[in-house]
Amino acid sequence: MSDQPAPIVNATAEIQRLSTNWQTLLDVMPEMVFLLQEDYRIEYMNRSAKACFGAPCSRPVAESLRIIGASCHERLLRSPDFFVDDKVIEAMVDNTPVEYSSMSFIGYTGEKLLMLIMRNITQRKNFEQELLQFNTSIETILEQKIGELQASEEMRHRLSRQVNSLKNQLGHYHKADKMVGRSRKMRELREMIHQVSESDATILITGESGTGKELVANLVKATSSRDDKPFLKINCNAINDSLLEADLFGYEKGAFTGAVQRKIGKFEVVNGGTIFLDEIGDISPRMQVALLRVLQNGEIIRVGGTEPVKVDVRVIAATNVDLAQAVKEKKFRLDLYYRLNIINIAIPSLRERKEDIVELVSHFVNHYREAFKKEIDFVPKSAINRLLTHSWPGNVRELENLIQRAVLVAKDKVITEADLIFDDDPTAEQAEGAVLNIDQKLGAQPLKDILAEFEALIIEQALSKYTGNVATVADQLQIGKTSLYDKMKQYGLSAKSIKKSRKAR
Ligand SMILES: Nc1ncnc2c1ncn2[C@@H]1O[C@H](COP(=O)(O)OP(=O)(O)OP(=O)(O)O)[C@@H](O)[C@H]1O
Repeated sequence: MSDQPAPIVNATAEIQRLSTNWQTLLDVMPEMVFLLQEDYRIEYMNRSAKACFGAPCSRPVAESLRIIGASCHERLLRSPDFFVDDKVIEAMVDNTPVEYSSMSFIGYTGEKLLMLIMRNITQRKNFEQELLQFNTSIETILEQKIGELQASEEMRHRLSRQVNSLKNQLGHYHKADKMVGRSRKMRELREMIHQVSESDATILITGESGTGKELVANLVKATSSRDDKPFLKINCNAINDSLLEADLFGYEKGAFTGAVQRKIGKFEVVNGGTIFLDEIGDISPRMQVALLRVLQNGEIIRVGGTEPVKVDVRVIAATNVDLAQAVKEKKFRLDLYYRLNIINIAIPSLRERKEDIVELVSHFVNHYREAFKKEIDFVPKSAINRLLTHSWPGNVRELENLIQRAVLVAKDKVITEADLIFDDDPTAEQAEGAVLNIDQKLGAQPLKDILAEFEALIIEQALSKYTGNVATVADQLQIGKTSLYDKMKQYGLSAKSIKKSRKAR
């Protein structure tokens, strides 16, 4: 055995073998490989490079590679040793986007070459471009959608402003709102009602007689959280004092003659709901004390009893009396006045809101032409002007009565000035008599309508004669109370209104 290394039998064959292996290796690589000479001319391209750029390369490709080579050379010069640039750089070779890295390479003859390992990134670039376009179009779509949303938001704001301004113009309307009138004062009144109705606070409604205090009380209750709870209306003026006390607070057995058993009063009946005390200015000092107890402590004592009973009742009171003045005159307790007057809704008189007259007239004409089956369809300007100049001391009630009479006495489809008989007019009493003029009615109206007019007149006069006492009127006319109420409803007659308008004359 020899210690000598094995002689290289065939050096040329070995170089050939290595070279072939090396070239094969380069040719199977998916990357493009270029060897550039010192003047950047292409010395070698592997199979991938040829497939991409062709061999020999076109002039523009060769030029691009020369530029790339020159830029790598800069870095090669800076590093005299073997140089591998692991940076991946993007460039364009002719029109093909590529990325490449570079390294120095020693050729067969010891010359310094530059190797470029390059990848065609056309597909990636296209994909990036598509992605960019997609993003841009998504952005455009989003911007468009955001624009549309902003526009619809602005539109919503504009509409809501319009709705608010219309609401302000019309006032707050509620289905339970039976008040006619859209004057500024009525709009403010409605706004006030809506503001205060939600709370449980006691409310004092003030206003001249006939201004619609009961309608306001109804609306307060309808717009409150107690709308679905019991609601009772008591006219404090209509019942005598001891009856009122027993009616409101109930009584114990033996409290007075006839009190054979305990009876609970309206405050207990209505527990959880609302009570409307109309004409509160007229209650006696004794009732004032009892009422103060309810408002202060939320409790009542039954007549003849000693035990207080808790009640949860919202009180709405109304008066056309100047309570502050009544307090000064010592007719009304100051402490009760304060308790009642926590929230005051003051209804303006009709002469303060004459803008409402036309609408009220049309409302009442419609109502009474239905009730009296008359075909009134016109109120001339002269008649309206006459109504506008009146001072309406009896407010809407007076206007309603006047229109009721006018509809009743009108001979034609038109209400003339002659048909307008004011309460303070001495002919008012005779006005109804005009309806009896049968000659004018013959041929103009069917019998049943003439009879209805007479019937309405008779009932109205009877109610007036017996100051609105329905039981007495029913008795006198020898009809049942229910039937009388039905007819009063049919003809739009209210015992309260008649009583008041008679008082006012
Ligand atoms: N704004 C209105 N719209 C329609 N009708 C009204 C209006 N105001 C009042 N009325 C009518 O006028 C009449 C009197 O109304 P109401 O009884 O509510 O007045 P009031 O202020 O309570 O009077 P009083 O103080 O004399 O009791 C009723 O028939 C009522 O329907």
